[in-house]
Amino acid sequence: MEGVAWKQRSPATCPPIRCIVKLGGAAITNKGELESIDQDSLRSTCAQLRQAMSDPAAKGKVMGMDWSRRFGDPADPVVDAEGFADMPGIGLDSNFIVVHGAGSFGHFQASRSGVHKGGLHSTLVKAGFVATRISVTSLNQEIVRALAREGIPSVGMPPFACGWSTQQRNLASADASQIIQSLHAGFVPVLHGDAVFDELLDCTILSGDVIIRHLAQLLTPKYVVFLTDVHGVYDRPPTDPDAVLLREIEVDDNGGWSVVKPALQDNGKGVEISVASHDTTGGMETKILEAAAIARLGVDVYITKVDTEHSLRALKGAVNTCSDDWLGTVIRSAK
Ligand SMILES: Nc1ncnc2c1ncn2[C@@H]1O[C@H](COP(=O)(O)OP(=O)(O)OP(=O)(O)O)[C@@H](O)[C@H]1O
Ligand SMILES: C=C(C)CCOP(=O)(O)O
Repeated sequence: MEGVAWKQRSPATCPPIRCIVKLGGAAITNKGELESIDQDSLRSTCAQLRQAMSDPAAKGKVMGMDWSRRFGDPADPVVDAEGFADMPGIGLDSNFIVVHGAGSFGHFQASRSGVHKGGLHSTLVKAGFVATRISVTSLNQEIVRALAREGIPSVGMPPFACGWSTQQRNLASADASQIIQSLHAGFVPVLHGDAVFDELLDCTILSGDVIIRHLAQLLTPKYVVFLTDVHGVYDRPPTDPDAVLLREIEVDDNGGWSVVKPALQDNGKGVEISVASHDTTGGMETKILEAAAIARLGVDVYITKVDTEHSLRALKGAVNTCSDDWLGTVIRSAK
C-alpha cells in the first residue's frame, strides 16, 4: 500500500525545497487594529501560492480542505469526496514551507507583558506568554484554514509545540524532523513567530524572520520570499516621499551587504529603518539581517509587496534582476 511505502521512507533526508515564504504580519493583518486579519490580502496570497505551486498544465477543480464550520455557516459544509479523485496535485517539485509573522496578533500581548525580555517568575510575563501564544496560534489556525480552502494541504506547526527553544534569543533547539516528515507526506508546513522557552531568559519571542533563516540554512531552498506591505527595502522609511526602493543588494562572504541597484553614494550603508514601538522582534531591520544571512548561503531572497503581480512572480521564482519591471528588493550573494 502506498501509505506503508511512505512510512518506510527515511524522514532524515529532506526532499528538495523549492521555496520558503514568509507571510509578513504587515501583509496579512491590519497592523493598526488588534488581532485583525486582512482577509482580502490573505485570500489573494493563498490563491497566488496555489498558482505558484501548481503544474500549469494541470486540469481539474481545486477542492477545499477546510471542512469545519465557519462562523455564520447555515449548515454543515458539504464534502464532495468524489471530487478529490480528479483534483490536480501540487507540482512534484513544489515543496513549499510557509512561515508567517504575527502582525497585529501577538506583538501587543508580548510588548504589554515583556515576554520578549523573559522572566517567567513574573506572573505578568507568564500571563503574557499564555496570551501571546493564544493570539499567534489563533492566527496560525486561520492561515492554515485559508490555505486549505485553496486546496493547499497545509499543517500548522507552532515552534513552541514542536519543542523549539532559544538561548539569549538565538535558536538553540529547532528539530526539523516533523517538518521533513510532513514534506515527505506531501503537506505544506506552516510555522510562525512564537513565544518560546529560552535557556538564559526563561522565555522570549522567536521571530518568523529568524525561523526562515534557520530553515534556509538547514534545507537550502531554491529561493526565499518575504511578503510584506511595502515593495521592498527602501533607503529610508517608505512613509518618506523621497524614499528610494533598493532593488538589488549584494551580500559578501562576511555577511556585509551593499546596495548595487540603484547606485547610491554611500552604497546604502546609511539605510534608515524605523520599527513600530510595539514590534518586539525588530521589524524590517531583523528582516534585512536574516535575509542577508540567507543570501550568504547562495539562496536568492525576494522582498516585495503582497497581493501584487510582483508577489506572484516572486512566489514562482520568476524574478529577473536584469530587468526593472519587477518591483521589489533582491538580496543575493556577491559570488
Ligand atoms: N527602510 C525601510 N524600508 C522598508 N520598510 C521599512 C523601512 N523602515 C521601516 N519600514 C517599515 O517596515 C515595515 C515592514 O516590516 P515588518 O517587520 O513590519 O514586516 P512584516 O514581516 O510584514 O511583519 P511581521 O514582522 O509582524 O511579520 C513596513 O510596513 C515599513 O513601513
Ligand atoms: C509572538 C510574536 C510577537 C511573533 C513575532 O514574529 P514576527 O512577527 O515574525 O516578528
